[in-house]
Amino acid sequence: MNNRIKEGSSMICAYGRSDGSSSIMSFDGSETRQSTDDNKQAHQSLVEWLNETLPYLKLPWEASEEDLRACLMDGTVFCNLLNQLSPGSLKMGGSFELASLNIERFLTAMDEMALPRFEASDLQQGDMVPVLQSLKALKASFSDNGYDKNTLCAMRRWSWPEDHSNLKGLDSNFNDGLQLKEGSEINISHAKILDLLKSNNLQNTSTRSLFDMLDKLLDESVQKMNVDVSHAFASILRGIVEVVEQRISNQAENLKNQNILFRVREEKYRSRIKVLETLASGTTDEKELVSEEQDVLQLKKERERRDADISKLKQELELVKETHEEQFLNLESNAQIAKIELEKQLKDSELRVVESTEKAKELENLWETKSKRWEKKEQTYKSFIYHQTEALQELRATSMSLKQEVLKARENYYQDLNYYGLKLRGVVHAAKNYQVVVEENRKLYNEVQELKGNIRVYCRIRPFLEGQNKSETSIEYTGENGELVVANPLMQGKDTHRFFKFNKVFGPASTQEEVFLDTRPLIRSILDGYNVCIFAYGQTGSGKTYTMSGPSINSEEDWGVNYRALNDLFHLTQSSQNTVMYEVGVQMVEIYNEQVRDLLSDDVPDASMHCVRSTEDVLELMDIGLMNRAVGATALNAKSSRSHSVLSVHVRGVDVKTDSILRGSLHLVDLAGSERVDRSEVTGDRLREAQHINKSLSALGDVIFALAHKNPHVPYRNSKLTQVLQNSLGGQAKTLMFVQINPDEGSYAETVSTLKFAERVSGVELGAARSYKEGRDVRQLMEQVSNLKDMIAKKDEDLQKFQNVNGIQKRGLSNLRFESPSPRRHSLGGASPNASRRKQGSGLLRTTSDSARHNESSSKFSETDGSISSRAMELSLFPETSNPPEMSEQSEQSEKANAGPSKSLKHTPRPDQTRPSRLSISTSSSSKALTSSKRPINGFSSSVKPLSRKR
Ligand SMILES: Nc1ncnc2c1ncn2[C@@H]1O[C@H](COP(=O)(O)OP(=O)(O)OP(=O)(O)O)[C@@H](O)[C@H]1O
Repeated sequence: MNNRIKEGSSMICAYGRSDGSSSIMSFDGSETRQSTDDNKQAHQSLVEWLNETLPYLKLPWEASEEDLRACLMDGTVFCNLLNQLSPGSLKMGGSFELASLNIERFLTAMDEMALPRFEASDLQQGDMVPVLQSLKALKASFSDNGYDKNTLCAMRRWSWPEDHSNLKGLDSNFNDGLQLKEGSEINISHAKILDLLKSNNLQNTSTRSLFDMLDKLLDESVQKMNVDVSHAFASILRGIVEVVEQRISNQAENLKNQNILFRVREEKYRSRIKVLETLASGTTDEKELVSEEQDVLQLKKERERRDADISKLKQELELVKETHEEQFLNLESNAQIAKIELEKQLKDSELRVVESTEKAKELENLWETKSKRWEKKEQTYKSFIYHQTEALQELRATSMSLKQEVLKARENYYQDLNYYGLKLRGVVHAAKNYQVVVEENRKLYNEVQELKGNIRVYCRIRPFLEGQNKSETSIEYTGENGELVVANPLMQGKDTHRFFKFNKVFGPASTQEEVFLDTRPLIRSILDGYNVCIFAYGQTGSGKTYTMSGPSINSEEDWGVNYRALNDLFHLTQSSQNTVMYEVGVQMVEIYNEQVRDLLSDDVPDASMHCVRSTEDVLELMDIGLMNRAVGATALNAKSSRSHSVLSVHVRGVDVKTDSILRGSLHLVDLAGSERVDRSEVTGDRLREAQHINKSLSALGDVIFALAHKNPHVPYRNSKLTQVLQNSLGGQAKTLMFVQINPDEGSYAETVSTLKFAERVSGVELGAARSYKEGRDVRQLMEQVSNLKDMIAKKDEDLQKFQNVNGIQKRGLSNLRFESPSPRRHSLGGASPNASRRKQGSGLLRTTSDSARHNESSSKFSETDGSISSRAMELSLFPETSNPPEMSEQSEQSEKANAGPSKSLKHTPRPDQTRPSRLSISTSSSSKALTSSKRPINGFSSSVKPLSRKR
């Protein structure tokens, strides 16, 4: 038996390595390791194995033996290890089970598996080698043989150590027996035991396992009673007994060693105790005693001090205690108060709680009722929405159908549009024709009007002035074709509305420019040789002067008809200079209290004619004339002009080629206010002015009435005004009247009477207007006639002188009468009280002798032509002109007709009237006219004066 365990070795245990190699270690610590590296490796592989089997351990790779001890100390790791390797092999108790119990269980299991065990004391404080040895064996048994865990579990009680090299000595006879008895049932056990012996692991098998095996073998041997087997049993038994004996001896030895160790340790401890006892009972020095006494004294002092401190502290403590007690009492009382308050608050809060609960209940009820209401509402809304959605769907359907209808309609519409477009073209074409026809109609109407010679009447409505109430208007309607409806807002009924129709009605917003545009054609006809008369009629303050002159000369925009007309004339004459040479002369007179006065100069007895060559000349002249105009204040208009002003423009044109002459004249008349006397609230001079104005205006009305009825007699001589306008009203002139209207309701009566007058005027037919053009032959004849007239006049004068010389004695008294001028003969610039007053105020003052001279010349003017002074003025400018035949006839007729009421204007010949006078040229003094006519055409008469202001 080579590998048998040596006798005498204290205790031999195999430190099993994973690779199957082993190291022998004696129990007393002497090592016979094959190599330290191998041990380290074995140790590390064990640690690895532990970590692999129980990963929760997480042992460090280089865990020391002490680390392992700490880990394994409580025995749970052992139990877990076994359970992991062989599940269910150990029944674990609670987690707080005793460590010794766990270790005991593990050791029992190791015994059962016949694996080497260790002692619990080794694990606690002894050598860790046996412990590690056991774990190595466990590792080797579960990993190296490749056993299934379950199999191992099942076999663990009967598994033999594989390595039986130590028991090799036992197997010689045993092998023989075994070989002989192969195939018998008992051979299995024998083979196992043999394997165990061969694997030399009998040493590692636990003693109990060995005895169990022995029992079994004996039982089997008794049952079989085989002689051949008995030898093998004997050898096995011998081996087992040897092992057991060895173990027992080992344990006895071990016990001996332990006893020795204990004894050695006991001795050691005893010696130490002695040393300590001697140290404890050692002698003391005297010096030490003294110092100790001093120390005691110091300690006593300190104690006294501390006692004093303690008493002080006690006192302080007492004080603190007292104060604390006081504070405690205060706090207690405060606490009481607070408690009471808190109780109160508690009660309040309880009450509040009660209230709030009540409120909460109320709110709950309210909420319930509200929620019910909301639910109801929700229901209604839902039903509403349902209906709405239904309606919406219906609407969608209808909208779809509508869309289709619209598309259809659009198609139809486009078709219709094309159709109507075609039709419309035809209509447009027709409309164009219609416009042309209308235009033609208008032209024809105008032509008819012109042929008839109707007086044109334009009505102009003044805008409301500042401070006037615009709502109180009497103007009801103005039409574009000259219709006008006025109404009395203060009265109601049918008759309150009155309808009028004129050639044109200009509303309050009409501008000066617009008014003139409709007047311009008339003015242009002057250059064709027509006589034109434009006069403004209306009550005071209705805008007559505004229309005729304008509010101011400075702004061209404000210019009235006067300035615009003259401006236009100048432009026209200048543009046609190459064909016709024009001369323009201007006169300006006023008729004030039935007296005619020159407004442009005071040193000439007649109405002076002023040659003008530009608009500037005219402006200057008119400025002078306006300043000289009599202006009197009345209750109606602070600057009311109380006279009629007449601006006369005479144009003579000579055709450069034919030498034919044409003459035209324009009379622009700004009449005085047409209101009734009582309304002007005037007396004295002003009353007289008003009476004269009314008289002259009614004379104008009479003339118009006579003309309208085509009476044989027209009473031109009833007033200076009608005399002045005679040619314009009845001499085939073109006449335009501006009827000025005041829109306020207070002037309704005046407005109606003004409009009635205008209506009558518009019905007057003057006959077709005639142009005054004279050919060369006519002019020669006219000159001959003029010469003859001059000769007759001379003879008349001689005759007159002769008669005067003869009858001078007979009519001595009547001479006196001639010396005092009759009012009629001073009609032009007569020395009326007003005239002298104006002279004083405006620089037009004349001395008494001047006045007399002027009266004389004025009377001469009246004597020469009582019918119309304007014609006389015209002739004074262009003396070669003779009256047209109709006019002379008419004048004669008028003179005859005026024998009755207008006698006051009739000329009474005076002895000194034989003196030639310019004014006499127009009628009776034809000889003078003939003489004058010999003068060059471009020269004005002596009455043409330079411009001068009457200042
Ligand atoms: N179309 C108009 N636009 C603005 N203001 C106007 C118009 N017509 C007249 N007026 C103003 O009305 C007032 C009276 O006008 P205007 O003096 O012209 O009246 P009249 O009829 O000439 O008066 P009278 O008879 O007293 O001379 C003036 O202050 C004038 O500026």
